Amino acid sequence: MVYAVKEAFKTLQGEGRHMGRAAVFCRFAGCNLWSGREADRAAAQCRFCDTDFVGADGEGGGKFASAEALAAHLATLWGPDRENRFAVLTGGEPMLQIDAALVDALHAQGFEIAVETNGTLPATPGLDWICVSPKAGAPLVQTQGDELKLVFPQEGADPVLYEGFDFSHFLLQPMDGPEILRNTKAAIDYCLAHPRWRLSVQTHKMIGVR
Ligand SMILES: C[S@@+](CC[C@H](N)C(=O)[O-])C[C@H]1O[C@@H](n2cnc3c(N)ncnc32)[C@H](O)[C@@H]1O
Ligand SMILES: Nc1nc2[nH]cc(C(=O)O)c2c(=O)[nH]1
Ligand code: SF4
Ligand SMILES: [Mg+2]
Repeated sequence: MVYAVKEAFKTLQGEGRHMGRAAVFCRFAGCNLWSGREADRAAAQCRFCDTDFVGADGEGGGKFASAEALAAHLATLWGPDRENRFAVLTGGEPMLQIDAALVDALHAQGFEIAVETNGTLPATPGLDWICVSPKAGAPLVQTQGDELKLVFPQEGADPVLYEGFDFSHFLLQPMDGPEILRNTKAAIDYCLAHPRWRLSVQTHKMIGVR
């Protein structure tokens, strides 16, 4: 398997229940819900994406010919200390590329492995933390995991639709874009009225880290 990685970097997890934790991010190229081209956005299944995941040309990115090579690259980005190693696999849609060999290779490098997925593909067994972020109109197959982080609001993705699924944490993340202030207010109000849901703020966009 050749892995196509847009970019890879060490930073703090900015979102969700691991917010503030040091992590190496691996952003896989490509997504099944949008081509990544602006010209296609309006017709895509997912239209609010805040991320460039096209190509393998970003900092720390590239094509990796084996799971061991990619895991070694992420270990180099982390540094020599093996304590608390944490890798966040994202994209694009990482479940298009994550396989058992990569899970094993990252574990062999001492990483705890988290994934950020849209939930339309089954998660590879062995991942340590599964964050599913459902997209309105895209059939959800991964209905179990650690956190369900819903971008809010989305027409056709009422939080009530997800409350029956098997997740330990339910989070609302305000949709970034021109309506971010209005969306943040709406998410706050929803969490106040429905305390099963907690607010997830994209802190990396505020504190000057990637
Ligand atoms: C870029 S996605 C990549 C992983 C995967 N494709 C997914 O959608 O979960 C990473 C996270 O950013 C969230 N996200 C994307 N665009 C956003 C936006 N405009 N506002 C808030 N969160 C956004 C996604 O829902 C997901 O939780
Ligand atoms: N700091 C930081 N935290 C993040 N959490 C999820 C991210 C993503 O794009 O998947 C992300 C990201 O790009 N940067
Ligand atoms: S599913 Fe994730 S990566 Fe794909 S377009 Fe939507 S937010 Fe972006
Ligand atoms: Mg992001």
